Amino acid sequence: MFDNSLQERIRMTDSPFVEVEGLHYARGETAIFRGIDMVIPRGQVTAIMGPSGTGKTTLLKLVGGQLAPDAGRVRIDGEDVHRLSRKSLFGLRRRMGMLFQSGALFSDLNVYENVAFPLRVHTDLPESMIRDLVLLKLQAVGLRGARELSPAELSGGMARRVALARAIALDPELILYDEPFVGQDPISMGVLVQLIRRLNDALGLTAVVVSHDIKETLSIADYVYVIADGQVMAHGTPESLDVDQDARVRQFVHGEPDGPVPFHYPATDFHADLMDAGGRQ
Ligand SMILES: Nc1ncnc2c1ncn2[C@@H]1O[C@H](COP(=O)(O)OP(=O)(O)OP(=O)(O)O)[C@@H](O)[C@H]1O
Repeated sequence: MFDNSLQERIRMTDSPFVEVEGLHYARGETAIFRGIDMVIPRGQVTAIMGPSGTGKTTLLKLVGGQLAPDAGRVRIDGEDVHRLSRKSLFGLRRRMGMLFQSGALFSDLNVYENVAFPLRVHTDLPESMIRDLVLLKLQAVGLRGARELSPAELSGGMARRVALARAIALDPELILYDEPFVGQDPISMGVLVQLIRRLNDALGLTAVVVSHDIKETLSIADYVYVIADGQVMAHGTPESLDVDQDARVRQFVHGEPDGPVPFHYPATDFHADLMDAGGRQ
């Protein structure tokens, strides 16, 4: 069941677009989530933050239906994602844009064709309209002039912007951004931050942003969830998290190196490990 503050949030939000309830998920013996509850309101930007390796990308994949939970539910616009038929899931995905860290571009298609791809797969639009839509999206990410380039000719940051143009090609209702700012120089970073906010304000898009770029993310988020140790550690508006006195929240939101959140992935004693050569890794 949702905790009290989440109940409050549901009341505040007329119609949540995504609801995550009692989500449990393990990879082998490792529990990634031990009961996650979240409400993503329609038309808002919700940020998901937390230490590296805590499961943020995994959570987006559970929301997008690429992974199935061990227990709990994800509902999008009222539909239980993991109980849908393949056909219905495909239909739901058409309404979602996803920008994943590993979301590589198709290497044998140029920039233009990469962005046109979802339009060709999911619609019967005439070529002239496809062209207009592709150029519009490329213009939005500042890469209209790069449309003839192949992915191999792009920098990492440019490739992410093309991937973003592709993710918004179908004007999705929900967009999941996994580290959208990685590899961006300060100018394109600023443009992307504004673009994410503008897509949301102008088109009423519901956005979920996973990012380690705390300042940029907090500047556009309406609401923030901080996850750690398989659970929601804190949630609130950027302003409320900024003044949160919890040591773990402070460490994370203010980027402090020392604090209760460990930097290291769990490991045996370092000294013992160094002494124990024995031909092992
Ligand atoms: N395909 C996989 N097989 C097995 N374990 C995986 C796989 N993908 C991720 N994991 C594990 O699941 C955990 C969560 O990974 P995930 O990528 O969701 O974290 P994250 O919070 O997005 O990390 P980061 O902030 O560093 O991108 C990690 O411990 C990782 O080692």
